[in-house]
Amino acid sequence: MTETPGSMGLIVVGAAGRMGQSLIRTIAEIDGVHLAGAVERPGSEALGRDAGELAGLGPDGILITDDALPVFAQAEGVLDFTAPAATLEFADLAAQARIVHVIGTTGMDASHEPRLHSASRHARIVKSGNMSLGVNLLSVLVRQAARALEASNWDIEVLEMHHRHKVDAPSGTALLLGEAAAGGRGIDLADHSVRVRDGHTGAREPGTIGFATLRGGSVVGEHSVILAGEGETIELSHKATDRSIFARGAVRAALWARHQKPGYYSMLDVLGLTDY
Ligand SMILES: NC(=O)C1=CN([C@@H]2O[C@H](COP(=O)(O)OP(=O)(O)OC[C@H]3O[C@@H](n4cnc5c(N)ncnc54)[C@H](OP(=O)(O)O)[C@@H]3O)[C@@H](O)[C@H]2O)C=CC1
Ligand SMILES: O=C(O)C1=N[C@H](C(=O)O)C[C@H](O)C1
Repeated sequence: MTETPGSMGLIVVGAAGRMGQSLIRTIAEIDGVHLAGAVERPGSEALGRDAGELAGLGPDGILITDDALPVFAQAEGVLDFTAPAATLEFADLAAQARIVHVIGTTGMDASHEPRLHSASRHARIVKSGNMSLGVNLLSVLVRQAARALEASNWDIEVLEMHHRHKVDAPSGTALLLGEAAAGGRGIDLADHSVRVRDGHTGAREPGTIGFATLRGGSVVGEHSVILAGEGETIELSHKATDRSIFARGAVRAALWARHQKPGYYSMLDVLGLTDY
């Protein structure tokens, strides 16, 4: 969409990446937003190229730069699907510019949280391991199922598969679903998760939440939460077949956060799913 009065100017960081290009295409399709900047890491071959052209659209006059600060100063929001170290730096810049920071980057851990919380005193951060409507609704269902089924009789396992290029495991979505299951049971995921099994592991410890990771081909993202009882199993699953579901969610989050106070929000806040 071209810039119209009141339209929200969005920056895409990691503009040459798989999600970066999907975001640029999605911004062009949605009313009320326009691409205000495109950022890549220093040394990237994409620097100086036209962002629209790189994403398979016509030229849009937005040249990809590694100089983020002046771009942040002239936009209302940044969509960030990059890497943990980069996201921490972008959080500082978004706080300085007092804009919306939508964080889709996964592979972040508890040690990164204080810096994000501190940035959220000035920025409006929306962070989620999965920006799709489907996965966030699934997380609500997982929480309810985990609450309803006793831990002593029902084991919970989270299975995920992604494309061969993915660098972090378990996926951000798998961890989000694990958190939902742990929340339903009223336990802390960090104290109950089993993220790897290899060799003579011994029998399954009751009450744990297991994770299994598959990687291969071009799979966009598939997740199942398996609740296994005596003589029956329940599977709650989601399959992503197109990255635009994440990009549309990210734009929706930015438009929502535009009207919020500085703070640290999740996609459940954006989608109105916190009360289920
Ligand atoms: N929350 C969600 O809904 C979703 C989250 N993701 C997550 O988003 C992230 C990106 O995924 P994907 O697009 O597949 O990965 P890609 O590797 O294709 O894209 C990441 C891009 O970020 C760039 N980048 C790295 N560091 C910087 C920096 N300092 N400044 C600017 N750009 C930088 C990379 O450049 P270079 O390659 O040159 O290093 C690359 O172009 C992952 O963490 C993934 O798990 C993905 C889909 C959905
Ligand atoms: O790296 C990806 O591709 C994806 N990452 C996110 C994750 O880690 O869960 C979301 C989606 O599954 C695709």
